[in-house]
Amino acid sequence: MTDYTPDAALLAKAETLTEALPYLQRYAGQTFVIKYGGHAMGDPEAQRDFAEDVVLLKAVGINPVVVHGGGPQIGAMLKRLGVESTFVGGLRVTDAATAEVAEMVLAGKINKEIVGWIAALGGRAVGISGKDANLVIAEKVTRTEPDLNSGIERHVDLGFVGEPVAVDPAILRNLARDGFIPVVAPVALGTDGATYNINADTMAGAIAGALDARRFFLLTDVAGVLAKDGTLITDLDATAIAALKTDGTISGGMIPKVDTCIAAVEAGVEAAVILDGRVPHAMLLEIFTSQGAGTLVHA
Ligand SMILES: Nc1ncnc2c1ncn2[C@@H]1O[C@H](COP(=O)(O)OP(=O)(O)O)[C@@H](O)[C@H]1O
Ligand SMILES: CC(=O)N[C@@H](CCC(=O)OP(=O)(O)O)C(=O)O
Repeated sequence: MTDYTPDAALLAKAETLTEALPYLQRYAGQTFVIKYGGHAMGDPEAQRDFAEDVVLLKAVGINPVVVHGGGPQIGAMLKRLGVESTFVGGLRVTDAATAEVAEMVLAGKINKEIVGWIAALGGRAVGISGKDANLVIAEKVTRTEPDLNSGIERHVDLGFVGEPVAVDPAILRNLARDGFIPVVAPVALGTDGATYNINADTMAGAIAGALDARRFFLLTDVAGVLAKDGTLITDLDATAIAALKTDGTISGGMIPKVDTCIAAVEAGVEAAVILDGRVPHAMLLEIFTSQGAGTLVHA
């Protein structure tokens, strides 16, 4: 006989674990694509929390694939180097010098930092970019904008800004199968052999679609998609998103996010969720509790 009686706090911990049980059963063996935005990468504590969530997902049998951004970090490096940078429709105009800096910062600095945080917590991450094993093939993005004076749509040359036109996810499946956590930088080769800078949301959505991911998370610096009065919109589909874009509720950096969510769910991803990556363990709470967080985009 034992006279051991766990106290209430300890019992609450057991309850937390048992509450997670149905989710653990549901998601074992499934692929989750996580887009980690440059704005969501906060202080070392926040970075540790993020890496802890990713390592935990892997430990319970989920296959996380991390696709990261780094817009603010590219901006800071360009500033240090005295290179001007401008955006058109949320995309960085990328000349040859900017493409070189973007690849250095994304595939060099940030990619290896994330690999390091995961390694520090006992995970085995492999950092690659879209170039590796032909993961992503890009094509130059074309954009038009209304002329400020005449209002006539004119072509804008964004330089080496690409969008994925083909994704071969074999390398990601192989890495996941062998126990590794892939960490992907949004840079890829074009069909012309040039290096292209790709918006990280767009890159992540294309990868989530190609992997038929069960879940696609976009971690950013807002609670999700907000209405004009600042309240969180918890549920969206393509029709609702089109209306919010037309009336200007969704603008700037939120546009590529919702567009890529729609593309991903149309490609077979079950659900995409935009949530605040600065909230400690936001992703874990979303996955393993009945409490939804952020904005869920579904087909
Ligand atoms: N309706 C909206 N709801 C929430 N954020 C919006 C909305 N419209 C525009 N935004 C802007 O989009 C930003 C998120 O995009 P971005 O800065 O590109 O993030 P990240 O670096 O994480 O990719 C928000 O911080 C906000 O300024
Ligand atoms: C073409 C383009 O705009 N590329 C982005 C790539 C990084 C990115 O998207 O990072 P976030 O997710 O942190 O914004 C850029 O140069 O900033």
